[in-house]
Amino acid sequence: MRIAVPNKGRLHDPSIDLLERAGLHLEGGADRKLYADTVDPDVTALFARAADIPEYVADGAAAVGITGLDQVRESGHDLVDLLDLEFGRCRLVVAAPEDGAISSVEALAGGTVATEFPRITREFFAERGVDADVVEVTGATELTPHVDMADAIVDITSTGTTLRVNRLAEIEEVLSSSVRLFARPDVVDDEKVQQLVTAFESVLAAEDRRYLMLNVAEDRLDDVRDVLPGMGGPTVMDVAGSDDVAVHAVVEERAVFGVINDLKAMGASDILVTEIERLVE
Ligand SMILES: Nc1ncnc2c1ncn2[C@@H]1O[C@H](COP(=O)(O)OP(=O)(O)OP(=O)(O)O)[C@@H](O)[C@H]1O
Ligand SMILES: O=P(O)(O)OC[C@H]1O[C@H](OP(=O)(O)OP(=O)(O)O)[C@H](O)[C@@H]1O
Ligand SMILES: [Mg+2]
Repeated sequence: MRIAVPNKGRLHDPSIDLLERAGLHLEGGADRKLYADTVDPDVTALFARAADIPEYVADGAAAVGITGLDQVRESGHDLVDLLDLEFGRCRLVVAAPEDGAISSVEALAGGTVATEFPRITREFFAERGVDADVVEVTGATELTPHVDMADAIVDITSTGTTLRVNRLAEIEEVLSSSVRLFARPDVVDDEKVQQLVTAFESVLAAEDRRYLMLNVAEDRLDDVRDVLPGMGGPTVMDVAGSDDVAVHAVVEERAVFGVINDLKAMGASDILVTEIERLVE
């Protein structure tokens, strides 16, 4: 199975990182290559531009791909969104000059909109019944309203800095995007594809959990269980030559601070918190 992965730009490093953490180590690294074998003889990574990845998958060059939902939508291909990989979060928005006449989508009727996403933009305006002219650019979209090329833009925003610096105000959101694992409909049920989904899910599940270990007097075990609901309850083991028991549990990361305070109050000792690499539920 071939998996298409962004070859450069902001999505490259996190994509490689995810593959590695999922156990799909790339043989010989990913630098400046067109493809790389992985430790799994049945999985090869193929490197392409984020915007081209939906095309590679649709054409059959790869079975699955990693890229932004915005790119998948813009491609127009019928691809299945298998998993939200939870990075590359951004929004596609309609924006116009802060002090200009345009403050609604409807006000763009008869106007011009510049964008790197012509398909999504045309569909958006058609759905709203607003007849606007869509002009395709390949970068520096934020400049176009200031040089009379367009009345508004449809572009990516995340922190909002670029819009602000270019004195543009958001009018409406068109699409909320993040990076996804997606596939051609005909391969969705393939065993290898499902194994990949499980592997990625295990990395994502581990990210916001911690593994907690502690010793506590056996007669406080019920109290400890109350603060450690965990997954199917904690694992409890005898500690040789002691009245204490050792307790291991998986805890939500955001609960760790409070849980440790509760455990200390119950006389728990040797509390150890570690990261989890993968968690297959
Ligand atoms: N500011 C941002 N914050 C979060 N995600 C973003 C941002 N800009 C773009 N993205 C996501 O990253 C994807 C790739 O962005 P883009 O095509 O601009 O590539 P790049 O990483 O900037 O590299 P290059 O433009 O040099 O090819 C976008 O389709 C979008 O999903
Ligand atoms: O809301 P912000 O945090 O400012 O992010 C938005 C900017 O990020 C992207 O550009 P990028 O940095 O990828 O540069 P590029 O235009 O060269 O691709 C996007 O095209 C916006 O311009
Ligand atoms: Mg970019």
